[in-house]
Order: sequence, then C-alpha cells, then structure tokens
Amino acid sequence: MTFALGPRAISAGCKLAAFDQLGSTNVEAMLRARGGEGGPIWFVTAEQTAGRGRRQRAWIAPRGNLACSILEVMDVQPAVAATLGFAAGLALEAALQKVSVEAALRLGPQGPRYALKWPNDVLANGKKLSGILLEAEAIAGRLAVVVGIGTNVVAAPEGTPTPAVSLAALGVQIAAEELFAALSDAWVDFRGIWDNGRGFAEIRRLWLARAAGLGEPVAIRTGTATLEGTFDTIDDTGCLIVRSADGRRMPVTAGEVYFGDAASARAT
Ligand SMILES: O=C(O)CCCC[C@@H]1SC[C@@H]2NC(=O)N[C@@H]21
Repeated sequence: MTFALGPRAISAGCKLAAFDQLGSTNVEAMLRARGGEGGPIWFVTAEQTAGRGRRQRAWIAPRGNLACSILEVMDVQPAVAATLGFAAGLALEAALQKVSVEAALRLGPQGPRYALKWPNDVLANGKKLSGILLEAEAIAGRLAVVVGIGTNVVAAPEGTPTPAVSLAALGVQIAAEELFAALSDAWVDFRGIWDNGRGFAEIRRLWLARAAGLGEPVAIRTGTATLEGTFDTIDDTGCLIVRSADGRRMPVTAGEVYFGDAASARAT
C-alpha cells in the first residue's frame, strides 16, 4: 500500500510521487531532477529505509513517520537557495500547529510547543521532532533544489545527539498523511513569501519570531572546534550570529547547536 493520501491531499501547482517504500526521498528526487524533471514535485513514502540526515548522518524513519521531499528547479545562486530551508521550517511549523489544534485544546499548557532551531530543525517542548535536509545540484544550467523533511510522527530515535520526541509521545494522535497534507498547503504559502530569495527578509522575521534559544547561551560545534557565546540573531544570508563575551559578532555558516547553561558541556 502506498502513502494513503485523501482526494485533496496536495496543493494545486505541485505534482506528487507517492511510494510504499523508498531508500531516500531526497535521493529519488535528485535522480528525477537529473532525468529532466522540472518540479515542483513532492516525493513521499510510507517507509524510508536509507534516510539521509545532515552531517552525513542516517535518518531513521520507521513506517508511520513522515518522510518527504519537495523538488524545486530554479535560477538562483546556491547561497540563496540555502535560505529556502528557513521557509521550509516555517511551513512545517505552520502545518504542525494546524494538526495539533485538538491536542493543544485538550492538553492546555502540557500540550506541544513548537520552536525552530537553527538551521533547519523543528523542536517540540525542547526536543527534536523534525529535521530538514537541503541538497542542491546544477543541472542543465539551472539549480535543482531538494528539500527533504522528516518528522517523528509515531516514533522517535533514541541516543541521538539532541534528544528526540514524537508527536504521539506529545499526545498528538495524527497520521503522517494528515501532516503531509497540511505541509504541502503551507509550503505553497511560504515558498511564495520566499519568492526566489527576494522575500528572505520577511522569512527571516517570521523565523526569528519562532526561534529557539534566541538571546541565550549557545555552543556550536563545527568539526573539531566549539564556538561559545550568546545566540544574537540570524543575518540576511541565514548565518547564525554568535555574540562573544567580549562583544564580538561571529557569523556561523554550519555546525551543531547546543543551547542553555549546559551548552558548552554538551558540545564537548
Ligand atoms: O539531519 C537532519 O536533521 C535532517 C534530516 C532530514 C530527513 C529527511 S526524511 C525525508 C528526506 N529524505 C532523506 O533521506 N532525508 C530527508
């Protein structure tokens, strides 16, 4: 059985390729781009067996969790395309809010609280709920951008660098199909605001309003080095800006982020 989508599960303007089992929706999307697919097209699977995470990690997604990727083919510089990840985080957060209304009313303050973690995670009650992996490749003079989105709907992995959580554990009893339908709607909205990077100022404003750890101590592990300071903001290219104890402004392009007083201990 493939991903069981209802009659109106996908927003107008995007195509859909749904699978029962796939190695990686990101890999499938890029293969199709190399074969001439022009997008936008969603790839979604009921079970992903070789999911890819950031920093060369595996992404574990048992049946019941959401694994999907959107392929967009565009004419922008890779650095601009990288900022699409912030729009993806916003779309996912909006979709999560939509499918959590019942649980939020039932559970009140004990219910799920979502936040965006730089660069591309969604946290729920401080734990990792979703990850986003952006991959881009120049194909026939254009840029094929694949935005892969994974969410722990029914189960979360154990022993991950950042503690993980699932929607089910938070009291949000929904199917991956329902979250995907909300996500594909929200994608159209936030992709529109992003507008090939021209709308990144607005995306940045919306993202900062939902950012985890803003103004708090932060430690960023970049390969072998650890940078420590205060999470100040993100700049107009999407870099995380760390303020050092002596007031220096340090832009970070990549790394693993740890928040709070235990930040430096956990990053070492
Ligand atoms: O490391 C991360 O936080 C990013 C994880 C991204 C996982 C998603 S699941 C759907 C898509 N296909 C993949 O192989 N990876 C992404």
